Amino acid sequence: MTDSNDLPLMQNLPCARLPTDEPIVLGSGSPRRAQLMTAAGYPFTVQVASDEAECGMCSRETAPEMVARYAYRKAAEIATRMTADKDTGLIIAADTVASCVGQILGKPRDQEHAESTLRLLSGRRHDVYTGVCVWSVKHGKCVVDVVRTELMMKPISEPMLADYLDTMLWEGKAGAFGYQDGNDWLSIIGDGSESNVVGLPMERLAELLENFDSLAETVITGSTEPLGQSRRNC
Ligand SMILES: Cc1cn([C@H]2C[C@H](O)[C@@H](COP(=O)(O)OP(=O)(O)OP(=O)(O)O)O2)c(=O)[nH]c1=O
Repeated sequence: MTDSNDLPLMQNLPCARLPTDEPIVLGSGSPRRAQLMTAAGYPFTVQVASDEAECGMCSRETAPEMVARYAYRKAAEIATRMTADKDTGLIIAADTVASCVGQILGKPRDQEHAESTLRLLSGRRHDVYTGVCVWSVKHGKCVVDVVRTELMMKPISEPMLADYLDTMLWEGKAGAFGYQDGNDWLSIIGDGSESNVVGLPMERLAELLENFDSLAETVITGSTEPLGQSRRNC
């Protein structure tokens, strides 16, 4: 098993015309998102939001609502930092979770949590949601969107589970499993986006960048929630 960027899913990714003259700032510490951005051909620098951006429980929040909110909060934190530094940039932030039988599955806390997550996913259809936020610091505007990909996980045998847990490839991955890890456990149902599963829906990102002027809304200073009219096309 590998965790490399030499996979088919890193090929032929769209690279959109940018809506502003600001440099792209990838607001994420995810190596997968950086690999996808590089593979598509975007020039960018990286700034990482603090762990506090991924907190604040909302009762009865759905998976798509949660990833939209977290993507917005990550971008907002970086925008605040850049504004204080009198810096400008077109921030791209994202958040990914899996969702299975009503449970939202984020990054596993430890090996035990990874094991229980994988036992839940074993043999089941489930969804991966990624929220993406594009935020122009210069124009004080942003757009948030969510993409859903439906997947099927093969039944995982005890030896397969033990071997995979030993690889530690589950670390830092929503749902405790990497679609890109080089085995055939997961298959996408229908024509869902592979890049969405790995952390950044490159096709939708290109659409958001191309149509930023018409989609983006003025940012409400100090708000920690995505804007009401933001697109949420799951
Ligand atoms: C479902 C799935 C997720 N992932 C990864 C993508 C994300 O890095 C991670 C989900 O965690 P996130 O909290 O979305 O992102 P992150 O903590 O890695 O980075 P940041 O908060 O700085 O943006 O899971 C895979 O690599 N493969 C997969 O198949």
